[in-house]
Amino acid sequence: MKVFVDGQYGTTGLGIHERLNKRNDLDVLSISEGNKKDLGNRIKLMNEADIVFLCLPDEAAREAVSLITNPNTRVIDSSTAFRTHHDWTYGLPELSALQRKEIANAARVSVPGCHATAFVLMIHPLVQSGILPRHYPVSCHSLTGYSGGGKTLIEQYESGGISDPNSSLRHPQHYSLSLNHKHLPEMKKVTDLAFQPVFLPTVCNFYNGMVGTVPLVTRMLTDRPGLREIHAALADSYQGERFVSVLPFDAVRDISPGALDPTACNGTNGAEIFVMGNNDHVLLACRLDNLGKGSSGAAVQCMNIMLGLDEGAGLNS
Ligand SMILES: NC(=O)C1=CN([C@@H]2O[C@H](COP(=O)(O)OP(=O)(O)OC[C@H]3O[C@@H](n4cnc5c(N)ncnc54)[C@H](OP(=O)(O)O)[C@@H]3O)[C@@H](O)[C@H]2O)C=CC1
Ligand SMILES: CC(=O)N[C@@H](CCC(=O)OP(=O)(O)O)C(=O)O
Repeated sequence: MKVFVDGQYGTTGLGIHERLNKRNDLDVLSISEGNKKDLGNRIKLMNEADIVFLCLPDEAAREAVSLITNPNTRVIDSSTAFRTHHDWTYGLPELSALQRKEIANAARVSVPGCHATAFVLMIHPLVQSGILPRHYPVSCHSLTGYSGGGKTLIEQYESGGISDPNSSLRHPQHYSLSLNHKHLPEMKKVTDLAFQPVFLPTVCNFYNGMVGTVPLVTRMLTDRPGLREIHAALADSYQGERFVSVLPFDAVRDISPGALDPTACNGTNGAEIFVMGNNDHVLLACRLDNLGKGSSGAAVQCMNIMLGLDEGAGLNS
């Protein structure tokens, strides 16, 4: 199988390359750094490949798709360009058995955004089970490492930002304060919520890792479930999943400060869900590596499914 990563020198592309290069079941096509934007070279490699990963800004991803004329080339896009497009399959296999099957057969797969992955993993099972009414006004907060902003943000942080004692980048920074983050359309569509959530991300002075949190008021949920019922709905939904786990009920009853360290899943393709709080107020949390299950790892997992290979090949759980 021939595989090509368009954008292989960027943050997500490098992460995919690193995972693919460890394997001997794939023929990984490569472009030199000097030629990375050369249209002729890219068109040739994209149309030669069985699988093309696009790790580009949205506009460049749209252009790249238009340059693929080989009907047998299948595409996995990491950008925001196609995540709610009806011709594309959302690359989150843990949504359902049907979703996994659709990914297996798809010619075009869009990898979820990192914040959206955490949000959807927490909310989708609760809407599906009826516990969370579709009209509930959901809010979400997310802490992320600065690599989520790609090369540009990494450069800002590492060219003095973090080491400069006067720089505000040494401290957590809320962003998307217009409450219009680009992941909102997929967050609403994939969960089937009636309204977009209120979503507030915060970027911090560590490289990678993230944790999203959603508070819920149980008296506003269907049949006023207790903490244990909410936990059970999530745990049932991900039973048997290799990369998504729900921490055991007893393990989160006495959660200690620091237990939600956003970097604890780094280097893995795993996402961990926590159900905390009490029977009145529940706090859901989902932790993952924005460069793992939040982008490069998720993209490789989708490729494995599309090629009928072991879903975890090249990935750490
Ligand atoms: N970083 C993350 O955690 C996540 C990123 N994503 C998404 O993945 C995509 C890639 O992001 P990321 O890796 O962070 O971005 P980077 O900025 O780190 O990398 C993008 C790469 O694409 C190259 N590039 C830009 N335009 C073109 C073009 N027209 N043709 C060929 N190459 C091009 C860039 O080169 P140059 O720098 O020279 O312009 C760079 O090497 C984005 O759409 C992003 O939103 C998704 C989930 C998480
Ligand atoms: C820190 C930071 O800026 N993070 C990015 C999210 C990265 C991601 O999920 O990628 P997509 O851009 O492909 O959606 C952001 O919030 O826009």
